[in-house]
Amino acid sequence: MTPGARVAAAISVLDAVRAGEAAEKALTGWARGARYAGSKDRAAVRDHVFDVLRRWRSCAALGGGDDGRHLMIGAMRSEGIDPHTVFTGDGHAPTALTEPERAGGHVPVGLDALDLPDWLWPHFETSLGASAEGAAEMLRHRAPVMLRVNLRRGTVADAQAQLASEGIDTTTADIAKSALQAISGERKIAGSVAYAEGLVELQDGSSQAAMEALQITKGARVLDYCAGGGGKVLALAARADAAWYAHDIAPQRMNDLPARAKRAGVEVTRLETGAIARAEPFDLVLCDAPCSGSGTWRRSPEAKWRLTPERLEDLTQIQYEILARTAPRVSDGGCLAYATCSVFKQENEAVVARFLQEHPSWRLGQQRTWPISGAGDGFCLAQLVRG
Ligand SMILES: C[S@@+](CC[C@H](N)C(=O)[O-])C[C@H]1O[C@@H](n2cnc3c(N)ncnc32)[C@H](O)[C@@H]1O
Repeated sequence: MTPGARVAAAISVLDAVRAGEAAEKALTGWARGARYAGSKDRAAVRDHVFDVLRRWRSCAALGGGDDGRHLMIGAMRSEGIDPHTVFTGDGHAPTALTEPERAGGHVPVGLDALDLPDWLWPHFETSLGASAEGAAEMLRHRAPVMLRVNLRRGTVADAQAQLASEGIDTTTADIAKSALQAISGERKIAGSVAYAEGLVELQDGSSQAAMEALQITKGARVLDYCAGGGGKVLALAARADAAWYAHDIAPQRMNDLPARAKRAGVEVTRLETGAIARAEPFDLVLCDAPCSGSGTWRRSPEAKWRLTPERLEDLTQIQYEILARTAPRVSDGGCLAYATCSVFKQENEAVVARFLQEHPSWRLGQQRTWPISGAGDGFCLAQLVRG
């Protein structure tokens, strides 16, 4: 596909997203109808769409409108490309710019420039103070591709050498002992031997750092209560020999966990909700709770625009209930770890404060937050203990 044809495809996908379709679904729908598109074309169209999703408001301002066509005009301008060179009407490229389109658009200011919905700015300011603008700016750009080295399978140096032999260059990242940042060959990772043999996993740096911050004693019983795909329990299991359990309210989310655990050389027992009582107590219960994901909106930018005040409020209630429900599963002297990938105090400190207020036999051990950075997403970890 020509650059213009890729932009035309991105325009159609963005129009579908604007009409309410999920971006992934819209991309899949486009790809199904575009058998001529190769993997590089699909990746390029996806990049266009996700770049705009991160910078919807500023692209709309620069392009002079917020339909797919104007958004892509704005996206071109934001990258210093004259849209006139791509919107040619040749072949499958979008039709040439009209005179109003040539003259339209303006430099974004305020929340257009920060690419945030109006209602969210107070949450950024209250939660992040002087760092709020910097965090919003980080969310406008692509996330780093971070790998976790499975130290059961080899050293960080072993992993770097293996990856390099497969055309994937990496650099170590201070954020966590096991962290590597891919600097080239990112698209080869999922098909690499290093990945297939469990030497590396894709995992954000802050998540790795947070899991490294949790103490695990040999033989401990550990429950990952909101396990999803199991990334957190696998990070923990790489560090110590313990009895690992995983649970999720939507058990199908854990479908890939057995294969991932096998690759990693660990055993994780999946538990249905009704089976938890028979396996308790646990020395550590990790609640990597559902959240707004505001610390990860570089990766899932659509969520930035789809979140509503009502949903945010609902999430804080769910988060509190998860803590209240899991606290009795923790052994005396054990730890209840509450984690979110949100930067909002409302989902972090406020939920912990409510839990402590309503559960006076518990206290806050440690709490740490990781900012949205060059090596990691925004993340928060609170360790709650009895007494
Ligand atoms: C942030 S994700 C977990 C990500 C996962 N720990 C990982 O590292 O890939 C939150 C998970 O919590 C699950 N969840 C939502 N509500 C829950 C509840 N009430 N009890 C248990 N799990 C819940 C969701 O299905 C989702 O998989």
